[in-house]
Amino acid sequence: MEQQPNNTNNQNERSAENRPGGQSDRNRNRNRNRNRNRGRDRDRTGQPRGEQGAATGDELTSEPIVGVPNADVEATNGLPKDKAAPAPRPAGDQTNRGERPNQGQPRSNNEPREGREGRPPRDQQRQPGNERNRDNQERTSNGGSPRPERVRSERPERGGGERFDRGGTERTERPERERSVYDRNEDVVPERPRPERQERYEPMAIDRYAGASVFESDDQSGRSERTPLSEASQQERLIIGISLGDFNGVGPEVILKALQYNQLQKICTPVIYGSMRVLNRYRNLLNLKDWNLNGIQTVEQASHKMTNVITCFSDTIPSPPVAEGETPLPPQPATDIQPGKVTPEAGLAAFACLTRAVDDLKAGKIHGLVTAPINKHNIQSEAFSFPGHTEYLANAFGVPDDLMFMVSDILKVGVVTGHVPIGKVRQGIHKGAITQKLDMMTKSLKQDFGIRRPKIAVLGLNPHAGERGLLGNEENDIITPLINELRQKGQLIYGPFPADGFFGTRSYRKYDAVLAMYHDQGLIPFKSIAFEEGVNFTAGLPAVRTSPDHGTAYDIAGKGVADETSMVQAIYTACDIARRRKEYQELEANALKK
Ligand SMILES: NC(=O)c1ccc[n+]([C@@H]2O[C@H](COP(=O)([O-])OP(=O)(O)OC[C@H]3O[C@@H](n4cnc5c(N)ncnc54)[C@H](O)[C@@H]3O)[C@@H](O)[C@H]2O)c1
Ligand SMILES: N[C@H](C(=O)O)[C@H](O)COP(=O)(O)O
Repeated sequence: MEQQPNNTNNQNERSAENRPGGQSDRNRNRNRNRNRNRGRDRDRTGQPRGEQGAATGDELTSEPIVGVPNADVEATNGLPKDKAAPAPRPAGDQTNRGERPNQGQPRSNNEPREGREGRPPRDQQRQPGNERNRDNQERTSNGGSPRPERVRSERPERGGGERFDRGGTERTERPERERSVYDRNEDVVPERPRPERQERYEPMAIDRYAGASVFESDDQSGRSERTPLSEASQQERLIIGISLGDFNGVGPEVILKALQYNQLQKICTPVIYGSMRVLNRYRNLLNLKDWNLNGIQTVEQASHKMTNVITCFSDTIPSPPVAEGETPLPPQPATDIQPGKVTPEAGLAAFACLTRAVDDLKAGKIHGLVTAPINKHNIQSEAFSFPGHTEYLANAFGVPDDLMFMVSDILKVGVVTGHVPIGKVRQGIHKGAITQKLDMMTKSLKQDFGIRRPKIAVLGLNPHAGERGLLGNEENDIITPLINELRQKGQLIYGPFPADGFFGTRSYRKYDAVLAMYHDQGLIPFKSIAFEEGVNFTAGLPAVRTSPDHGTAYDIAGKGVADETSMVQAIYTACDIARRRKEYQELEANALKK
């Protein structure tokens, strides 16, 4: 049975639960949808329903998407037996509470596997009292949107599942075509017994890194206090735009799965900037035929009760003229949907959706934008010559700088240098750049996440944070003096920490956020720790933009197995940030008037 957080003792949590769109509403919706999903697959006689699902009038097509036989789709709707969720451990078993399970012990073949190496199985992660549930309880008591619990047993693992099973002594081979790009040529390595793990890294010398003891802030009390969000802010209806991204990737699928049966309508009005035709094809593929989308021309026409779609690119090529008496050809689809393929049309379409959504965001017609993943290569054109959404949006809003800020409840990581080739990283590491990113991070933690006095950890650039100049001088010359300067001004900035040990010892739990020097230094640990529920947020913009923390996932596109959790979290996070920011700015404005 699914475990729910035990939050009945807290008055705030109760009120968060009971408000529209609160936890209890979501649980009701979830159960209803689960039952609907069960019923959808079978008719009254209990036979599989097949293709005769309810007609919707939304130009449904029953043909399979190119390259995706229906048999594949059917097969992916249920969880294969070998991917079933592991049985929960006994209640008294403490081995997985924040520790790596099986320390120093070879794994038994009969024992349930972990979700990811070093993390407890998912069902245990959700138990009351563990870190993520504590964060969820903390968030609801602060007025943020509680995140829905997932129905674990209905979804395969990401990327087909095998990628996260590395700790297992046995591995079930998948057929080659189902394997993730990261799986290929991987050897099966039996797990070695691990040595007893220390909870904290023991520093060799406490003063080795200026500004703070290694991996510890001076203040040992953990993370900073969060300002609760007012009831009025929680009630405000928000319109959230969602751009389609590359229609040959998993974007359309995770959007539809996140919004299916209008689940999120209680907290916001979603408007998809995409294409009705593309979305209907994916709706067919996902067997969501008895759920209608609402086609609109402009955002002003959006229904607050439905999932709205603005078609942003031409769906058909008109038929060529024919001689008198001849039958004209039917109009041809302009957009050939080919899941898993990189096509120029998908790049053009992704750009059309993005620009239309950004126009509405700039005009203040939507309260936030959630972008589904693009392919950074096929979207390039004269109009779009940026490495990603982040830089495109900074340019569109005319801001001099931005912060790629990967956020989750358990870890928030920003980067000094973002989409920059590794050879150019060093040029981007200077006092001005780090100061600017720290300012943006601090401001965002205050106004977007309600953290009154953010405590930030800064990573070093070099191995072992330079080892006092032996392995590089950037720490001694740039980072440490800056941290000291900011600390003297009263800011809670610590470091520079050697990145490997910092994440290895999970020292990030003591800080509200971490500033990494370059993309992979921050994003590898972030995605290792929080890939499923992580959100990519662009701080430093005057408007709110989030996205899932994954890309187009071409290797699984069109198979119906993409995990929508990150998209759901991106929508919740956009709503939370939009609400908090407005309230913060109003409070600031009032304070100035006094
Ligand atoms: N915000 C964005 O637009 C964005 C972000 C990251 C990457 N990208 C682009 O996406 C493309 C592919 O990038 P990549 O391969 O490095 O990363 P990716 O995130 O697309 O895929 C990495 C792995 O994660 C898996 N995965 C990703 N999302 C998943 C989901 N929702 N459910 C289950 N499994 C999932 C994939 O199957 C793959 O095995 C590139 O063109 C990249 O530029 C775009
Ligand atoms: N660096 C992010 C990631 O790896 O998830 C992503 O590529 C960001 O891309 P945008 O700038 O398009 O959000």
